[in-house]
Amino acid sequence: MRLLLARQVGCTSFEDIRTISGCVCDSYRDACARLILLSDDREFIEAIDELYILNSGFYMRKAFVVMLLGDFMSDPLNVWMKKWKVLSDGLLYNQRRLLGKPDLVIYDDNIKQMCLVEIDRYLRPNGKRLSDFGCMPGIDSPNVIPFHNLFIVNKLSYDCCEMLSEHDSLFKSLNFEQFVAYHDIIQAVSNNLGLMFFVDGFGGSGKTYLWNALSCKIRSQGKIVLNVASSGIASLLLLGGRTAHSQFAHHLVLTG
Ligand SMILES: Nc1ncnc2c1ncn2[C@@H]1O[C@H](COP(=O)(O)OP(=O)(O)OP(=O)(O)O)[C@@H](O)[C@H]1O
Repeated sequence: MRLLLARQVGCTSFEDIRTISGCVCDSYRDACARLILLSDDREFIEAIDELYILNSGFYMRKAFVVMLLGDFMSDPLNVWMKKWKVLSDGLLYNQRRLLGKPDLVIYDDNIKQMCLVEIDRYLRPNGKRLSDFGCMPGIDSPNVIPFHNLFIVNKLSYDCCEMLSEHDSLFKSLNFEQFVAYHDIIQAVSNNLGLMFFVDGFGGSGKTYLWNALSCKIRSQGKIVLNVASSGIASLLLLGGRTAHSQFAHHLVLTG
C-alpha cells in the first residue's frame, strides 16, 4: 500500500488506492504488479543462496520466516518455489535419524509439506500462521506429521511411478466384472465415501488380481493400503500383503 500511496493521486478510499486504469484489483500486491512496481525478489533469492553457504536448513527456515513476517518479498510463492529445496535442507536427514532408517525415502511433495509445517511453527510465536500468507501453499493436514511414525513411513514408501506402471499393466487386462468392481471401489476411495465392499468369486476368478490392481492405483496416489489375508500363503499373493492377525496385532485365543 505504501508503494501505491506514493504513486496514486486523489484517492478517497482504500478501493481507489488499488484501482488501476478504472479496474479495481483484488489486492494491493496485484495493483503493484499491474503498475510494474514490484521487483522479482532476486535479492531475496540471492540472500538465501548466500546464507546457505554457511548455515543449516534450520537457520534457512528461520530466515525465510523473518522475510515473511517483514513482508519484504513481493511474491513469497515465487521465492518458495525457487528455494524450497534449500529451505527443506536437513529434514530428510533428521527423519532418517529419528526413525533409525538411513534409507528412508520421502518424496518431494511430502518434504515440502514438512518444511511448511516447520515454517508455520516458527511463525506462531509471532502471532502469525502460514495461512495468513495467502500466496503461500497450504498445509494439507496441520495436525498430522506422518513422518514421525515408522509404520506410516513404511506404508508410504512405495514409489508412486513404479506403482502407476504396475497398475497400468494390471488394469489393461481386467475383465468386465473386475473392471466394474474396480471402478466402484476407486470411486468410493476417491470421493472418500468410506464404503465397505464384499467381492466374491470362485477360486481363480481373479479376486487377488483385482486387489493388486486397486492397491497399485491407490498407492500410486501416495495413499496407504493395508493388504491383509487370513492365511500366510494367501497374503504372499497380495502386493505388500501380511496376515490380518500380524498386521493388526490381533490376540488369537486358541481353544480346543
Ligand atoms: N484380468 C486378468 N488378466 C490376466 N490374468 C488374470 C486376470 N485375472 C486373474 N488373472 C490370473 O488368474 C490367476 C488366478 O487369479 P487370482 O489369484 O487373482 O484368483 P483368486 O480369485 O484370487 O483365486 P483364489 O480364490 O483361489 O485365491 C492368476 O494367475 C492371475 O494372475
